[in-house]
Amino acid sequence: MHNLRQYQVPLQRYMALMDLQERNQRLFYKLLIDNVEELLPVVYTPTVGEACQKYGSIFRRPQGLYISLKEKGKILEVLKNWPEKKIQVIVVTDGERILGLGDLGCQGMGIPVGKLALYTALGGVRPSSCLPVTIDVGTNNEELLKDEFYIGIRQKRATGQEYSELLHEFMCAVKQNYGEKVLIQFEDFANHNAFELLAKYRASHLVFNDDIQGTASVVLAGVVAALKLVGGTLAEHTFLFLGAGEAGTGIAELIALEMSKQTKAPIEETRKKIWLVDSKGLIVSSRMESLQHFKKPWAHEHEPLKTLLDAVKAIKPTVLIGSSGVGKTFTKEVVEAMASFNERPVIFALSNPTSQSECTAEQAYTWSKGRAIFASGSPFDPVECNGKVFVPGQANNAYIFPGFGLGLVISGAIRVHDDMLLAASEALAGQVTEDNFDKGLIYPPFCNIRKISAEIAANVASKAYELGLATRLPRPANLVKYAESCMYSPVYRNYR
Ligand SMILES: NC(=O)C1=CN([C@@H]2O[C@H](COP(=O)(O)OP(=O)(O)OC[C@H]3O[C@@H](n4cnc5c(N)ncnc54)[C@H](OP(=O)(O)O)[C@@H]3O)[C@@H](O)[C@H]2O)C=CC1
Ligand SMILES: CC(=O)C(=O)O
Ligand SMILES: [Mg+2]
Repeated sequence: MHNLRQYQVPLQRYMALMDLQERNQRLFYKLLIDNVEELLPVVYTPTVGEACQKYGSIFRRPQGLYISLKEKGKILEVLKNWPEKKIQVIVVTDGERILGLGDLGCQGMGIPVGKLALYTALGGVRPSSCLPVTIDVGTNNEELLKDEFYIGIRQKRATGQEYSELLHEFMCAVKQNYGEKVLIQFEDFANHNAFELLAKYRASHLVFNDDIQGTASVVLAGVVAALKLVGGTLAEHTFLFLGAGEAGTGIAELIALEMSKQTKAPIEETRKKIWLVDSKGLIVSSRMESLQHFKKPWAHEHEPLKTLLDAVKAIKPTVLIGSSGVGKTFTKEVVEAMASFNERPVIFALSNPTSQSECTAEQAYTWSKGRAIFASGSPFDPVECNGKVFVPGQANNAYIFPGFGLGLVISGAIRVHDDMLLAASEALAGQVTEDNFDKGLIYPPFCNIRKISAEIAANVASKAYELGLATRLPRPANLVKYAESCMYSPVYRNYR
């Protein structure tokens, strides 16, 4: 840590950590586990975003498996080249929507690598069981195509049949090589592929889309925890999203599902408490014809509104959620409007990395005169406002996916069910202590993350057994203890 702290530039710390991961994996994980709050922003958002942007020029060794269009027909063979044979979790991207930074092509590899480092450090999945994969179908990023250090194939993205055939070959090869119980986590695909891939493979593979489902679970947990501070039931609140893509509609759907379970009202009814704004304005029924399929359930009756501010004033949400990938969109006027009709406005600025955050923690607290309950996708330091210190929470799917994946692995689950996402969310919300609430926090601190992940894993595994989707029999009596006992720990074995 002393060595690392000598680097002032975050990207240099990132490179030093990646070198350490290569040189002494056990020490890397020991550092990451023991200093999680300090190192998470380095191996993960925001620094991993910059690392992906510059991946070609900081490249040292391939850290994961690249599968390109040139490997068509040979993907099974390529998988067999990976030195580890017992793989339990794969994180795969095609690099088209890396955080809120857009298409970074093959340089998106930093994301599967970073996510899997968290699978091990935060969730205790063995590093040797984790496989980062980047599918290289080209990039539409002109700058990268011209960049002499770009590491991927230099062509425009393959689409349509060519794309889906490559992905299908990959999905079949994974199942053939590693069996039915390997978890495939889709990460940072553009939404025109993400929803389709999830829908296509969820019935035949153990798949999970972190941006749609993991994000939904973590935000629902934050909202449920926030209710302790603002009062009311979930169904008594009104939600407005800026951004109606993977994250936005994924979260909206899980909130509507939980509301429906709580009130016994049909989900078509509970969806009416939730409104979304996309790049064209409020999603309303008069736009139905031109909407992508995942937006249609959110097209409610209302006059068209162009701006977020107009939508905030008209809908009067109690909870505002940013999932647009565009920074600085929660302006002073927007936050002040939220604070004008809410005693404690709940504001999530989920977009990553920090440059894309809808607003900063400082802005949320100052513009709401210290009344906002705020959480963001990338971390912000505590803020002093009117002599009081406010600690923002980090609403990031990193709270969920490591424990969620561990729960699937230890139960031998063969499919992911929405109720497992609710189970993960419930376990996370249950870990927020009175002490956390006193500080205005709606998420527990990351320093306890391995305990939190064990609780999440146990709740997810329990749901898998209840749904008949678990294959590891008999069911362990104490699932929390069992989860803990399965977690990788970076200690040296004593041979005496
Ligand atoms: N904190 C966390 O754990 C997570 C954070 N995220 C972050 O969320 C962001 C979005 O990700 P994702 O949902 O996958 O992306 P998508 O591309 O699927 O969705 C983006 C949405 O934002 C809308 N949008 C874009 N620009 C504007 C604008 N100027 N005004 C209003 N709406 C706009 C788009 O509108 P249109 O449909 O009209 O194009 C689209 O509906 C990213 O920054 C990502 O990093 C994602 C997952 C997890
Ligand atoms: C956190 C995450 O998954 C994202 O920003 O895409
Ligand atoms: Mg993501």
